[in-house]
Amino acid sequence: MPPRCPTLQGTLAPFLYPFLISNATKSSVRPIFNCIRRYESTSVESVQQLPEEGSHLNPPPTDYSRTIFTDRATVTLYAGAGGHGCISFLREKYIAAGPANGGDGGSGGNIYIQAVRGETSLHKLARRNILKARRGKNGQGKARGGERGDDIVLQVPVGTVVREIERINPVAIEEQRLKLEAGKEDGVDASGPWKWSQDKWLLYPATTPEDIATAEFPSLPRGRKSALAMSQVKAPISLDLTVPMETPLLLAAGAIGGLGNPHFVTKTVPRPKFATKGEQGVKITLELELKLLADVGLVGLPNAGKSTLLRAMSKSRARVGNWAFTTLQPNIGTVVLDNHKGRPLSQAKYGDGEPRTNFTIADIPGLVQDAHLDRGLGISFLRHVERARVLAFVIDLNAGDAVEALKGLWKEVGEYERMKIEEQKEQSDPIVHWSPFTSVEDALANRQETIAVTSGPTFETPLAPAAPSIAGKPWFVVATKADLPGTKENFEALTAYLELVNSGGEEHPSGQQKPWEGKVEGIPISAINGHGVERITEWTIGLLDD
Ligand SMILES: Nc1nc2c(ncn2[C@@H]2O[C@H](COP(=O)(O)OP(=O)(O)OP(=O)(O)O)[C@@H](O)[C@H]2O)c(=O)[nH]1
Ligand SMILES: [Mg+2]
Repeated sequence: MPPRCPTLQGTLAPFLYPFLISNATKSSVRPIFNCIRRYESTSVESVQQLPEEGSHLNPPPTDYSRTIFTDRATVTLYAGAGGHGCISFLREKYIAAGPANGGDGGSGGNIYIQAVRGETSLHKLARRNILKARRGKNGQGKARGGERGDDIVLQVPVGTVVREIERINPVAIEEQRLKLEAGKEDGVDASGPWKWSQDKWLLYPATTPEDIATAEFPSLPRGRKSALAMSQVKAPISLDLTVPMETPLLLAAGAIGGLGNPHFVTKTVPRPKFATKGEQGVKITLELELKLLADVGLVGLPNAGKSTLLRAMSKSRARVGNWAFTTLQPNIGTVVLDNHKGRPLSQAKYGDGEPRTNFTIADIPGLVQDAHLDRGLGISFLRHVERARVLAFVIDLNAGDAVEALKGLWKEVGEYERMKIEEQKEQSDPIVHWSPFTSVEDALANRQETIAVTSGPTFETPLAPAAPSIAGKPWFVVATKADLPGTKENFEALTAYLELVNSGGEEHPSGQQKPWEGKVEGIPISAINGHGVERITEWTIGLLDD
């Protein structure tokens, strides 16, 4: 079997590029700097050992725990049905036939949704598929109302987009039916008499069929909605949950419970022997899509070493293998910011002002040339990049020209964005600029009346405040496999190119007009040895802080 990693003939020399020492003025460079000093004290002949196969950073292909990750789910939700009303009469000593005292049924459980920080995948929801809130309990004698049904809270990861596919609301359907049957706008036909309907009325156990046939029922109370229904999300549901939510949001209120028999007491019927059944709950089918909101997105060609980097930075057990497309599903790793002294390493804060204790990295499957045309694993994973706050371009220094690789990656990302903007343009309404003649002179001047149709952002001016373009995101380059011999020149060429991009001597690799204007850094690392990765952490925090 060929070795999984080429054996190292040289030393750490290519990784420890001398010019880093001169650049190492900032304290943040310390980890590599220490490493350099350690190296300088060893002999040039000393052979640097790669971690043995089986370690955390160089694991055998079988050593991985598959992250159960699902970024799409379709769920059917049933709001709880209402409990039935109760038919009951007061019974006391000396009161032979007491008044009606049946309680109302409890209302059904509600369905809420809440975006929380702890969740990273939709697999739990995708697996359950159908979720039902509990039914309200039936009312009881002595005018005791039924208990409310238990609610359901869908906890979804931050970054979930929710769309409604179907909704069946039995109360609305019933209202519609009544309207049609009555042939009247308000659905109430005063002419009566009303007959028994099995779906609506509960009868006293001793009622005989003859009683039913001859009895007259009061007109049915019109479909009642719970008061909570006023505060539920308007139909059709369309939500983009981009921030963690403190309180859950009501998607569907449970149906209201039936009425107990005291509601039907009249002069003529003092002891009604009927109560109503609870309403049926709403059924909603939702499509959930997770657009990962990782802080850092790793973008790289297949086999560049993204998963190894994720392992080096976090406790992730993403699959690593010396072949393309080892990673088939995005992996999320969490980098805990702690200097092991119980104090956070950075003063960084989340958007809501809470101190930042960690950041997340998304390792997505490798991009190949023409990925935007759905080659390789296609564009489905690029949407995760679109939402990451910072992009880290992972370039394999041992796989040909690093500058070309970087440009190639930007091209794919740029093409993806171009396609997305085109799509948005088609969906958004066009804006028409019409400049009619305003005066006779204007018309005589032989000017043309113009109608210009423009729509939304364009690729050249994509910066809509709500959705910054991919090129507008902070980014940096991680030059990995720097431990391999002969990678030094490649890294030098890459830094020279980045210098030019920073100084404006070279066009931004995205080709866009308004790219991110910060300083683009190239960080050499050897992920397999865990060298230089602290620098990535520090650099990332700096970018996230901005
Ligand atoms: N010498 C050396 N080898 C590395 C380094 N980082 C990763 N590798 C090796 O490169 C190979 C590919 O690593 P992966 O982490 O699976 O690469 P990937 O980018 O996740 O690949 P895909 O998931 O297929 O896109 C593995 O054999 C790693 O052991 C490094 O810093 N130095
Ligand atoms: Mg991988």
